[in-house]
Amino acid sequence: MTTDTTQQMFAFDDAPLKDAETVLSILRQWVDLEWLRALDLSLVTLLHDEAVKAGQTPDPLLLMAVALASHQLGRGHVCLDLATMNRQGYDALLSLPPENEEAPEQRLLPSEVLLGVSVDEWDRALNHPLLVANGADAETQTNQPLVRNGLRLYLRRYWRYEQTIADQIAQRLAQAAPIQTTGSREAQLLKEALTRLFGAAKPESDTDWQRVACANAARGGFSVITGGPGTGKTTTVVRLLAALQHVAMNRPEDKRELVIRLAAPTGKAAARLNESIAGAVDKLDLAAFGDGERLRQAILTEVTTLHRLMGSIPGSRRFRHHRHNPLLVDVLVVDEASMVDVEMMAQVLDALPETARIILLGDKDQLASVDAGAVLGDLCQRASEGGYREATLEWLEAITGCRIDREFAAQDGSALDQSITLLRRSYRFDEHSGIGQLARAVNQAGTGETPVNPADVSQLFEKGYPDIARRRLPRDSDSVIAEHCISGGVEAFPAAGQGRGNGIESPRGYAHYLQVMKHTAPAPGADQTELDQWANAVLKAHNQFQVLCALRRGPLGVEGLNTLIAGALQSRGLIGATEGWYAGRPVLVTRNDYSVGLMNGDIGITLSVPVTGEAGDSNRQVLRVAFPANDGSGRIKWVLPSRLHAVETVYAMTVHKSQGSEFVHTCLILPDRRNPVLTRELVYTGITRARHWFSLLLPDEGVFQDAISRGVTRTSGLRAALEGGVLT
Ligand SMILES: Nc1ncnc2c1ncn2[C@@H]1O[C@H](COP(=O)(O)OP(=O)(O)OP(=O)(O)O)[C@@H](O)[C@H]1O
Repeated sequence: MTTDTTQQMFAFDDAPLKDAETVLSILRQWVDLEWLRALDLSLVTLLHDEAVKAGQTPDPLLLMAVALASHQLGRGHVCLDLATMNRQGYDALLSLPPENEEAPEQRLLPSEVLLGVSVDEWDRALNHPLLVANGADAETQTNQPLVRNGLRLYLRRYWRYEQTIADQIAQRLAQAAPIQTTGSREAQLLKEALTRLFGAAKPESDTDWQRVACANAARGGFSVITGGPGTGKTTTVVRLLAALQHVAMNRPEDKRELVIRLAAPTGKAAARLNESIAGAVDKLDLAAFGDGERLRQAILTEVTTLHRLMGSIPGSRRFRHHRHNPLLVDVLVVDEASMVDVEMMAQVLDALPETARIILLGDKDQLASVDAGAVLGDLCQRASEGGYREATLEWLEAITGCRIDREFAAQDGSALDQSITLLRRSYRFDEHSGIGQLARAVNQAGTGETPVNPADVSQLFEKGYPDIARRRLPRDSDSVIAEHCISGGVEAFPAAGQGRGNGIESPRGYAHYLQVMKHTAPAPGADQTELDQWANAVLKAHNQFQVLCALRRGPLGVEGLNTLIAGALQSRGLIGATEGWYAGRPVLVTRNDYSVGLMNGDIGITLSVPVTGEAGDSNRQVLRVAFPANDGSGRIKWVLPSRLHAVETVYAMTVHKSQGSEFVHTCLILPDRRNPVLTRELVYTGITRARHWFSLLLPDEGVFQDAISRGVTRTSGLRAALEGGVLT
């Protein structure tokens, strides 16, 4: 938007909030500036017209609040928190003007429009019995489209989701299970299971948080196990399931095996968990249990996606399972819970039988869900401190035999705090791992009790860690980016990327999978098994490297990078085309498509496969897109390109889209300018997608340091709803 255009726009007089017409005209300008969505304005207009028709003209300030609540919802905030905005300033919290835009010269900023509006005025404006229900009465007054809770304004649907989550969690936390009494048979069985799984307790050693997490999650109907990459969430959950089955199968009454279900928000995450669960169950030493093999079978569970578990109904937001048709499960484990938005979380909790147990697994420091809410982050706000009451600590110590430092104690710890365990040690990334050090430092940059200076985080790249590399991009960076993405930038790593040893190959780029595709292609006449093996090899090779970026637009966003990388691959003869469908094109599914059985986030590779025509012409080739079946079987789902309606080329993908995935070498490319999208969580999520190698390409070091200095806070009332309820 140029200043010229802006100057032609309306400038309000000294009373921008004097009447509905003035507010609506300001909102229209914000839509023209693309500050608000047309949808936000439509909602305001609709509610205004309804209220006027009923003879209850709303306060113009209420119209403004509705527009802002809808705008914030579009940005992932469950509600609009007017008290905080009034205190901290409107523009920054609304992120207006967006991204890099300059503010127009006219007085159009929310801070200017809302100048001088007091908290009391907001409070009065929200009093509109036709449009706004009061939180406390909203259960019984169901006609209003909006709900207020103090100065938090919700669109009713989102208030309902949050309320459902809070109610369901509160109800589960309030259940008093026999296991909570240390002398009970259940508690003794749990203690016995932990000893068999973890060995004899060593109270003199450091706390074994995995053991504590197992006990804590077995203690009640709701629990969270959170931790960074490689802290043993999967390992712990497998042991937890074994312990729960052992207790269930040996209870005095009702010796029944538990029905266990495991689910993740995306197909990719489910596939990854499937693999790691199968590995962890295999590794599990159950010799100390008399019925070890039966126990192993009882915990071997296939991981599914949440959508599949819940029974999605095509064309509807609803699921087959809900309160009146609950899931048939005793224990539900939800992995990658940070990706689950309020809507899905509410529906899952609502569909859970009252007596069933739910365990959320995830990394609280990762980016929040793409859609509204930050449920895991909200729940885990006190996870680092612990916040355990003395009674909890005593129970945990009695059951696990571990000693827990009283620095994690808090007499005012809420019931929620008691149900959360943070795994504090990474077994994948030790002190010699640059990825581990970098992820930890980014997490602590400019925040917490002992903040790390962002400049010191940058310094980690100079310390010779073999697995991390940084490349500063020159002004004309195309050839540098292209070379890095094709070859993997081996020379940018200390010891030229040979440093990791342990059988792990050097960092790869995109040339690798394209070479595998070419050199291992089956001969004409190959059978289905050979084709599947080939596709698996190509997909595995493709998983060796992935470029991530922060933005969609611009030369260093998804669009620019996809064009750049495709062009470079073509000019080196690695792919034959850059447009349309061609062999080697990697694609990302952007919407669940049940007709072909693909989920948002699935990645496939286009392959040219030989077909034998009716005339026996065995040289004919057709393009098919190979997707992993993601069911642990190693099968390939071959899809005709023409059947794929929501896919995009994925040489580069946003960090947001990469959640739930992992790549051997992850390359994060940052843009050349600061941007509100660039946050600590985004950089952390990007780094932690890397399994063995991480490279950072950036034109400006300042952009990196600025990003890690800034955290995201999503507005929600979940914590308040939980702590204001029965949970103190
Ligand atoms: N207590 C432990 N002692 C030794 N090794 C462990 C322990 N716990 C986990 N590991 C190993 O650390 C690695 C990571 O464990 P795991 O996959 O359970 O972690 P995670 O938190 O689920 O990882 P992710 O980041 O993939 O979610 C595995 O190789 C596992 O075998």
